Amino acid sequence: MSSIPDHNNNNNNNNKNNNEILNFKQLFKKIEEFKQLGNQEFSKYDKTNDNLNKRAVTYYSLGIECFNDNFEKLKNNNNNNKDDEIELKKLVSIIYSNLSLCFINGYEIDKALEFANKGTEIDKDNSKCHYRKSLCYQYMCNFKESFKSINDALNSINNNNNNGKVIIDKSLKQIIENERKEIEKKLKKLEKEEKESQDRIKEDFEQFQQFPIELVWRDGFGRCVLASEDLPKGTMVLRVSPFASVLEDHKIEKNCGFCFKKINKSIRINQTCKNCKNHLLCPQCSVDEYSLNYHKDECDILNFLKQYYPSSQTRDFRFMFRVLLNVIKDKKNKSFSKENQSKQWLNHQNPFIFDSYKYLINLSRTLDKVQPEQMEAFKRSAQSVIAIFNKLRGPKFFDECGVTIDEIIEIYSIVLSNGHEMLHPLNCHTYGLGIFPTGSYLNHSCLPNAFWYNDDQGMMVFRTLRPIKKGEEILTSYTDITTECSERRKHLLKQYFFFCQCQQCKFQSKLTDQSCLSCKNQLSSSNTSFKIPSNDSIESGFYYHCLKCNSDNKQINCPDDSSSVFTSQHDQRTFKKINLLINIMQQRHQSIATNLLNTNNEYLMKGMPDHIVYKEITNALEQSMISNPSKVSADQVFTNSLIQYYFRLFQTLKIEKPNDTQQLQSVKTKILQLLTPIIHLPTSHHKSSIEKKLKF
Ligand SMILES: C[S@@+](CC[C@H](N)C(=O)[O-])C[C@H]1O[C@@H](n2cnc3c(N)ncnc32)[C@H](O)[C@@H]1O
Repeated sequence: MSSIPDHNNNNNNNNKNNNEILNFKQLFKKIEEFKQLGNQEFSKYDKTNDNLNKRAVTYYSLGIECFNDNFEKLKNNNNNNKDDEIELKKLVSIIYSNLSLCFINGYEIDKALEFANKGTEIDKDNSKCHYRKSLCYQYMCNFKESFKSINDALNSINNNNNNGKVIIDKSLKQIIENERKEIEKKLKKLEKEEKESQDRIKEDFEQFQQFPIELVWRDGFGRCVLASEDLPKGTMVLRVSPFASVLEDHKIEKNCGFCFKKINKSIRINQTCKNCKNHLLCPQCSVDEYSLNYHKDECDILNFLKQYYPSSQTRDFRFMFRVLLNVIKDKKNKSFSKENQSKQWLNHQNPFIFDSYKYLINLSRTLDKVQPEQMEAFKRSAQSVIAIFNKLRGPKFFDECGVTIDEIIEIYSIVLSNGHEMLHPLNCHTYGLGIFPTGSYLNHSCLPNAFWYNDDQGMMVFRTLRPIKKGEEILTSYTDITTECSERRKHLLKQYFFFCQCQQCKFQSKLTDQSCLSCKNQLSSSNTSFKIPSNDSIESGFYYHCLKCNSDNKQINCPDDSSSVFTSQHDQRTFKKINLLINIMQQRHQSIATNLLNTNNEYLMKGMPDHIVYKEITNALEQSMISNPSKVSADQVFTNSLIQYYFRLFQTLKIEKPNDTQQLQSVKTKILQLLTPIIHLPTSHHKSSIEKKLKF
């Protein structure tokens, strides 16, 4: 057996003068140094910082580069023994695993998966790497692959133990075994969800037939809503009644507690419930049997809340009570059906989908991802809800309803991941909170083709943003689509626990992923120098010099995924130009990290301020759109990217040219012009955040 970590041995004389590495032992030592430096940076990093730990990443990457630069060369030497090679590969695999963890912590799951894959390619028995792969697949909602990887992790632990090679940390084995159980549970849950989704299509055919949509199941995405015919822009594709909904706290004294319409000031006193004094009904709802009974059911609870929580915010409490009251109704006497709903709803000109409890409980939830403290908070809230019910309705009330505390906790987690703010269609103000089970079937895209709002009956209405072809998936946005790809993905992962796999994110994240056309190595700041693009070179492609293979190359690759989006020659050329500029920006930012580490910082456009580069990008995008306006899909990608790059131009201008108010104002005007259709959408909850971003 080899003894590679032989640091005290004769290796310090390893050609100090020319730094040449002569054998695997020396290579191991060099890479181990980078690993240790990376580990030091990793342990120093503030755990609450969710940005990528660039310093650790740089050290680990230097270790990998050192391996790539020397391994093949040394392999041909006869003075290496096989065990040394194995130990070396194990070390490199550990670095890949560490890199993977850095990228998981930085919410860059695609890169994390790429590194974990490389780690298991080089050492198939690296259980941590398999474990990280499993985690990445979970974030990507690919539970089948996640299960495979967790099994690989467990097998490699057992292999290592059987071979007596490594003493595996028992707690790691325990963690992996627990994780395996969780994934198994999730797979069973998904199987059930898939079956129930197919059942619903059959059972609920009549309800769904009212809308031009089709419900299908796709692995990794779950339920997906497709267009069942060609749809013009503006078509109503779905209208869903709330399983439960409540007014915001500040609206209780002004709006109807059932239909949520604003009530004229002069008649508010007459319309207030005399018992709880915590509920208003508009003139129409106060003569509607359904809304009267609805309030009767919760009057004692609202009375209690008014007495015991007079000044606090009660929206979430009131919401949970309404949800539970409907759950109880459904469980107890099955009267919770569409025919028994409000006459105002049933007589409305537009159809709607009604969801019973079984469609609420079947929604996707994030219970497995909830932190222990949050779980404790859920439990406490569930217990107080039960205590209030028991106090007001007798100690046996809950037992008789057949709702368990675990079920309430489950309902909480469903509400947490599927609850929606309710938006006024004209002014976009939030006036309430609701849960609309079928409304939660629509998946997210950062390039959405549909949007939603709440109509005058508090229903959630979905309409198309552009013409949609038959069979195309109908997608809305869960996040601010004006931010850049990594930000959006981070937000979605933190808030909704999935790593966005939409067309726009897949496309944008590939923009900077380039390899050398000659030697196929990844281009990085240390091995590439770019040629500044001149106007001529734009026509004929771009040039860079690869220091690895010492070649001049023309034309940077187009990522595969984008080729379908960019159909014309002109689009392709623009794309290459943008690609190059983005690459340069990335090099610039990477070089900051490299600088910190006192390593070489060589790239050509170093002296050029960021705002000039962003100007180039926006110009390139704009030019392409002007000269080629007919490509609908490309146009959308361009507009979206254009907005983002104008934002970045604005931000860099603010830093680099704060006194140039004229230029700042013109960029701001441009952004607002581009955003006009988005700002005027009923879903533009981001209007105020956009205004904040554009202050100077
Ligand atoms: C509100 S649900 C949408 C409906 C979901 N398909 C279902 O069957 O419940 C959100 C979940 O859908 C999936 N999803 C939606 N949009 C996605 C996207 N852009 N990328 C990846 N997964 C997505 C994720 O699993 C996410 O947790």
